[in-house]
This record gives sequence, C-alpha cells and structure tokens, in this order.
Amino acid sequence: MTTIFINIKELLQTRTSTIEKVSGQEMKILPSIKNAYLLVKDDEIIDYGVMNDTCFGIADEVIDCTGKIVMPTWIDSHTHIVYAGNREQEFVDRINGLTYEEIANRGGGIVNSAEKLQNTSEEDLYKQSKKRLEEVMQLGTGAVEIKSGYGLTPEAEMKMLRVIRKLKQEYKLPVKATFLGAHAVPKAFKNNTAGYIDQVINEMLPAIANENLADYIDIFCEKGYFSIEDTKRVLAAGKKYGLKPKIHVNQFNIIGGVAAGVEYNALSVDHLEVISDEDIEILKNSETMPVALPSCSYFLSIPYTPARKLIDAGLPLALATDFNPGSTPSGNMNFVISTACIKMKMTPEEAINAATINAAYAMGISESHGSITVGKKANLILTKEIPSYGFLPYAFGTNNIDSVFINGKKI
Ligand SMILES: N=CN[C@@H](CCC(=O)O)C(=O)O
Ligand SMILES: [Zn+2]
Repeated sequence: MTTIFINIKELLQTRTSTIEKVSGQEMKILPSIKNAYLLVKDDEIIDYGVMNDTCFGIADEVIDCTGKIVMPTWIDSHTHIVYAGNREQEFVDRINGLTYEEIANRGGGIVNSAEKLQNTSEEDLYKQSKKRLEEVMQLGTGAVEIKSGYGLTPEAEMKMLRVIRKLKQEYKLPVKATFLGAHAVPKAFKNNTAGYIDQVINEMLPAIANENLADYIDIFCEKGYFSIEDTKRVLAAGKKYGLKPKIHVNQFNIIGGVAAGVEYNALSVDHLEVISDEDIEILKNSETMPVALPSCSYFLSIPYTPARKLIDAGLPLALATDFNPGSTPSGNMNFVISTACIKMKMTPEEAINAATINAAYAMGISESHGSITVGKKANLILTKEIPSYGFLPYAFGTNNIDSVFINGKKI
C-alpha cells in the first residue's frame, strides 16, 4: 500500500542522512521543503521532494495537504502515564500554600500514588493508562517512553511493567519501558533506604529481567529520595542486566546526579531545573542527552531548565512531558514546545528539533524515528491550515493538528 501526501505547504525535519541528534548551534536549523510531496510505502517513508508532475498517479492513496504542514510526530521520551487515579487534592493543597516537598513529607506524593496503584487491578490500570495513551497520540505523540515507579513493591512494580508491555503489544507506536523501582522509599522501608535499594536490586531487577519487562533503568536522584551512592548501586545493578540508565536528576537540588549519570553512560539525564557549570562541562564530554520537562516546571511553579545556557554551551537538548499524576498531569507535547519557546526562550526550530530528533535519541530510536528520512517509519503529523510552523508554539492551547499517522496509517 502506497500513500502520497501532495501539495504540502512545508515538509519539516527533512534529513537526507540518518543523524542521531543535533547539538548547540545546529539546533537552530530545521531543514524543510516548501511545496513538497511525501511518499510512504506501508509503514515507511520511501521518497520526498518538491512537488512535480510525477507525483500524480503513483500511489494507491492521495492526501492533499494544501495549506498544511507535515512533520514527524512528537516523541515523548519521559512519561509516567501508567498510574492509578489522580492527585487532585494535592493540587488544591499546593494552591493553599503547601509545597511539593511538604506534601511528600506528610505521606503524599509518590507514595500516595503507590498506595492507589497497589489497590488497583492490572486490568483497571491498563484501562486508565490506555485512555491517556490514546489521548496523547491524537495530540501528535508517535513514540513514548513509560516508567514504572508507582508500585514500590515487587508485585506492584511488575504489575505496572506488565501494563506497559500490554500497551506495547496493543498499540503500533514505539513504547519503551523503564524500571523506576527507586522512585521513592515506600512506607514499609521508612528510615531504611538501603534495605529498599537491596529489594530493588536483589528481588525486583532479576524478576523484571527474567520476563524481559524493561528497556531502561531509572532512579529519582534527589535530596529526600535517593543519594548518589544509591544511584550508583542501582545503575551498576541495572547494567548487569543490560539496562541503560535514563535518570531523574537536578529537579530541586544539585547533588551530583549528572556526573553519576554520565559515569554510567546514561542515555539521558532528565529534569535539570537546576544545573551547575560543572554539570554542563561533564555533559559536554558525554553521549548523554539532557532532557527538559517544562510542563513540570509550569505545574509546580519551579524554575525552568536553563535551555539557553545548555544549547549556547554547545549541548543538545530534548523536550518531554513527564506526564504523571503529581508534578505534570498533562501529556500534551504541543504545550511542551510552546512552553519551551515562551518560558525557556527556545526558538521554534530548537523546540521542534528537541521534541523530534533529539527526543528520538533520548528514547534510543533515532535510527528509525524523529525525522523525515528515507527508510524511517512514517509516523507523521499533518497540521491544520496554519501560516507557518512557528504558529505551532505561538498559538499555545490551540489544537492545530489535523491528523496523526502511525506506521503510515491514520489513527
Ligand atoms: N520527580 C520524580 N518523579 C516525577 C513526579 C512524581 C510524582 O510527583 O508523582 C517527576 O518526574 O516529576
Ligand atoms: Zn519523571
């Protein structure tokens, strides 16, 4: 089955060679073709270029894109979309003056979500999660990483990872599973963080590896959660099972998480709302992708990742949602790119690069996704009629997506 998209106002992120990521000044450049066509065979991009007479009559299906933009789908490399219920009450508590930290110290936060999830059946958890996945796909997300970490017991962590596996099986978009057993210390291990880390390493990890339930390993490296020592123990253990790290660091405090991530060759270090010059130097000498989560900063009213500082230092940057019930109850990548432009002073080109090709790198799929390249999967966004691609971040809150294609098929 062949499909041709014709009269495309502008085809974005066209890359002739398979690049892995773009860094620093390169992020300002978003290659594109105006008045373009794009030819798809089954699930793959097979050709594209400037519109010409040969475009007519060569495909089984023709999609007229007059006035519309075509681009690769958003790639969301950091989410927690498998969770139970919500934390609306904590949202109101914060409005009334409590901080995120104070709520966690009172037994709310991640352990609150864990209690809810432990009392939710696998079937119900799947139903709640698939609804969120379907919603974000309609908003243009064509690949998603999903973390465990709201189980905090061997049984509940496995339940989360099985739900992620089911999502992987039922939906056509790439889904990567990350084991985040060390997300918070559960009540049963109060004042015994080392004991919980032992359980993560000695009980959870082998069982997860045995069922091949995870692609990556994560830990919340932060004051009041897990130390650098805990982080290194977990990452070393994950490595034995072939799990590359993608870790939560520098959300509230700089405690050395970036250096630990780079030391263990992390695919990405995520959050970075606070970051030191030393961290930037360490990242410069690494293959690790920094990932910013602007919706989290928006929702918690915490600093935004200093994107300008990172990009101007020559680093790459990816953007993701962090969709979760506590700090970011939104999986809308369109809002993420708008917020990155508005609050972090990224240009539209930088934000689109960060949410497509660099995001693909942060998920380990840049060989097959993240750009319009011959041989890559046809995961595409077709916009509504808009004046230019800059309109996407500019018109924040407006849904400018006409349709989304996964593996060449409209969803
Ligand atoms: N910071 C750690 N984990 C999640 C939030 C967890 C929660 O509050 O439920 C995050 O990335 O923001
Ligand atoms: Zn997160």
